[in-house]
Amino acid sequence: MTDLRADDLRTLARQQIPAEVWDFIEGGSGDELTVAANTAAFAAARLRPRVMVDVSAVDTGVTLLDARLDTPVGLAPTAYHQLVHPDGEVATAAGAAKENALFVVAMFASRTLEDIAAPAAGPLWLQLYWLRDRDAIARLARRAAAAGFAALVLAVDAPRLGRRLRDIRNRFAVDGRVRAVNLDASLMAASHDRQAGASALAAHAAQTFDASLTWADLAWLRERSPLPVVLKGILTAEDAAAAVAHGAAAVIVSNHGGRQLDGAVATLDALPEVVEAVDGACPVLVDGGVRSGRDALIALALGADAVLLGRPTLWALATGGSDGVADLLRHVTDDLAHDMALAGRPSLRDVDRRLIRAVTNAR
Ligand SMILES: Cc1cc2nc3c(=O)[nH]c(=O)nc-3n(C[C@H](O)[C@H](O)[C@H](O)COP(=O)(O)O)c2cc1C
Ligand SMILES: CCCCC(=O)C(=O)O
Repeated sequence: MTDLRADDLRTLARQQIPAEVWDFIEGGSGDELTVAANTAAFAAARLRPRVMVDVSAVDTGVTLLDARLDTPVGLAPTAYHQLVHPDGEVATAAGAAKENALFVVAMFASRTLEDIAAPAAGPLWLQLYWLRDRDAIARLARRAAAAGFAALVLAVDAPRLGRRLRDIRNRFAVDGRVRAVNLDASLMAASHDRQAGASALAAHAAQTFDASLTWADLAWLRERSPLPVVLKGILTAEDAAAAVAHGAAAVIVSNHGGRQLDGAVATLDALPEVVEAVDGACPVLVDGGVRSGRDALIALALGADAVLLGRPTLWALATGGSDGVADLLRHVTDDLAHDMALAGRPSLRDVDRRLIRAVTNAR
């Protein structure tokens, strides 16, 4: 298992995941232009390795919101892990803990926050959507702090759901045996209802997501929880500067894996302007199309403090449970360390923009 690359996991996972669940995971919105752009941006970057540097010891350790991690590679929030493995997020958390890696748990996790936190030695953050039912958010924010989560991650790119044509064509609804158990069943009912709309998830989001979210609302969340608030879904310098001004503890450069605005900029292409605007005021993370240690190295060179894996997490969980998740994290981290050595960068402090030959924004 250890030597499997993310692409190999994808091939294996595809063989065992039911077709409509596969489409839900794999798909993006619209023409899936942004899904393709995310990986293409990494593939286009070229590196400037240095030589005659002592790389006999390579260190991938990083500190993020006061937590010491062994790797800058973590797991992005993805909903409903029980769709691909009976133990769901409990297995994912155990895998991440084994590698002392960050796991961002989704608001629509299929296991309770308390069960997920139990085996985890690694830090957990909790992702939230801005629901009209503000009490539900406040309750989750309180429970997360009590369960030992270290941060809240507000997804700010989902006033409504992107138009995911695969789900619409499949009339996708979440299997009723898999539930977002951290929220009231009544709030989640439409997600399981094949009559709710062509995509039950889109119908559910239309009912429950609050599209009126603005910067002024952040204070409400910050007052309700002692946890730092991270914003996920930032793609521009303007919003990065606003995030810092409104007290974001970190920002995650993300286009939601190409599942929200189709045609949105590739995350790697958005990263430099966000890093420049944040100017060291808080950590910058990035997700979207990260599949290898090389991808991680490129993002770190362009100023990211950490990278998150979305779809690969589900491939690994589906094919290998908690060991699969740990193997994925170890593999990508080993690959990163290998490339750091060959690039003459023994620690993440040495990984900077000079490592990248040229970044073109037009593609
Ligand atoms: C199946 C699936 C479910 C997702 N669910 C959520 C979610 O519940 N909340 C969220 O903020 N992002 C969600 N995302 C987006 C991921 O957090 C992340 O931004 C994206 O997957 C990264 O791109 P990658 O899949 O290319 O690695 C989901 C993505 C996928 C593929
Ligand atoms: C209601 C959406 C559930 C998670 C998801 O599919 C996503 O955020 O992309």
